[in-house]
Amino acid sequence: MTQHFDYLAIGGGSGGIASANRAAKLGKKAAVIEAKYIGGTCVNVGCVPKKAMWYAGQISDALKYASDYGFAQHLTQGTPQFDWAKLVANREAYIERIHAAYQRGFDANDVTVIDGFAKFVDKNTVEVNGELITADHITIATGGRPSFPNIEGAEHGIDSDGFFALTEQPKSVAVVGAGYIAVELAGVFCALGSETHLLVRKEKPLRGFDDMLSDTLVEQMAKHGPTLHNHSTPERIEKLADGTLIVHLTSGKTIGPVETLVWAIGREPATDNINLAAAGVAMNERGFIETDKYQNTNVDGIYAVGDNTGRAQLTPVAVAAGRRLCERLFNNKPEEHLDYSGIATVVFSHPVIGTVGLTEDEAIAQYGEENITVYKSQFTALYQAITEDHRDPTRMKLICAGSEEKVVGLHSIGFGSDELLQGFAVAMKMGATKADFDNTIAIHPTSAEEFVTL
Ligand SMILES: Cc1cc2nc3c(=O)[nH]c(=O)nc-3n(C[C@H](O)[C@H](O)[C@H](O)COP(=O)(O)OP(=O)(O)OC[C@H]3O[C@@H](n4cnc5c(N)ncnc54)[C@H](O)[C@@H]3O)c2cc1C
Ligand SMILES: NC(=O)c1ccc[n+]([C@@H]2O[C@H](COP(=O)([O-])OP(=O)(O)OC[C@H]3O[C@@H](n4cnc5c(N)ncnc54)[C@H](O)[C@@H]3O)[C@@H](O)[C@H]2O)c1
Repeated sequence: MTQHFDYLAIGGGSGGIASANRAAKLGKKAAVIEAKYIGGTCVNVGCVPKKAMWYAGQISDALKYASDYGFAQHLTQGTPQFDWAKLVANREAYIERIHAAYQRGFDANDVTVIDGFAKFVDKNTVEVNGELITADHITIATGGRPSFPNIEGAEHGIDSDGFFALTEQPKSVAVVGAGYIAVELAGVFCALGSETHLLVRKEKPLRGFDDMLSDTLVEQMAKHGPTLHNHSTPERIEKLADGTLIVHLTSGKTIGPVETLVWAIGREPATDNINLAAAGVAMNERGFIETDKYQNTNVDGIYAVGDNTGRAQLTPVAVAAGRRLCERLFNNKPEEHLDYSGIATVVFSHPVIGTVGLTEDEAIAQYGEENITVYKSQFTALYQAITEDHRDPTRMKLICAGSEEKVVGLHSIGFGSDELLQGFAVAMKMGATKADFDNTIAIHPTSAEEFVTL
């Protein structure tokens, strides 16, 4: 028997879940189809387990500082015994609790969850496990998957999904890539004591971020690790008899042997095997689904949200795009849509980075050098001031445009840069100027106060 819904989300990740729940709350008969695990990338192999691993790295740093804070030596002598498997078990138990919470939400909202892989049959019909499901409105929220390189021996490496499947800590590891995932995973390995190599193709990681951020990260890597290998492109991976790996670079140099190799070279959209042609939905040459500002695809009644649209691949973006879409469709708000500008983001690197708005280069390109003012600060976060790392800088930059000095870029690297960012992002969304920042009394002693005393 064919089941029919008012609203159907293909993919039970950040975008699919949020949109189906919103549709149901607005009185629609809604369903989510999920092929693997509810919660998608973020909950299972992304933000959530990554943040748990990052916190472990933070605790490792804190243990390093413990003796400077007066804690007894036995707590800090040598490397404290770290049990990767225990951390993974606790992390996965937490994820199980999130799955249960999602189920309670679906039950409360009366959202139907269908296990299986959906393929389009026509513009209103998908097929799952041999059954047909029809819907008036279908949102494609299939997300993406890690890219794997096409070089000899690449299969000896793992991707970010494989990172989360590790139940033992490798003693040595090479991470390939220069974006969020490479920097974050290399930082975790390094902070937890693995010999860590980060291989980037160009001169530094996080190109495209403000130079102050990427340059400071490189400076800190030189001091604390991981070992950064720039201009290093893998050509071939060799597996030795003992199972360790040698990375052969195009330059002729080698890196290794290492126990584990992680590919973190980007993600591709999961749009290639869902028979989009049957529905007539168009993709671009990279497989991303193109949508207008309302998340409409080229086919009436079919929408796309989240990573498979290729824009700002972040969980809150997928969630907000999905919810706003349902508000537009089912709550009589014809203009509701997501504004993709000014989205704040944190890179959970060591040290952590918070960034929102334009980089200095972007601001110059957009407003002209003579029309921007850049305020910078460098200081030691109090947290580190009494420790052996008291020379590690926290750096901040505020970029202002025009005579009214509207704040158009805000960047921070160093302890606390993650949690301080959200409030500043609100102020910038409201159009705050440097004078508004200056008129705000500082909270002392914090790192965040630097932004209102520049
Ligand atoms: C290692 C890592 C760390 C990250 N860290 C952060 C972070 O700190 N902060 C942040 O904001 N973002 C982070 N992200 C990005 C974030 O996870 C994604 O932006 C977000 O999950 C996108 O949501 P989505 O709904 O588009 O797709 P997904 O969450 O990927 O969900 C898509 C779902 O669709 C399912 N699916 C696919 N095809 C079908 C089909 N045909 N039928 C049924 N089901 C299907 C998949 O199994 C999957 O569950 C991280 C990503 C990774 C990989
Ligand atoms: N903290 C966060 O919010 C967070 C964390 C992780 C991921 N994400 C999201 O997920 C997206 C994907 O992350 P990502 O790190 O996979 O992608 P990315 O696009 O950020 O970085 C991929 C990097 O790999 C490099 N690269 C590509 N091909 C390569 C090759 N063959 N050899 C060596 N290097 C190669 C690229 O130059 C690029 O620097 C991000 O853009 C981000 O939106 C967010």
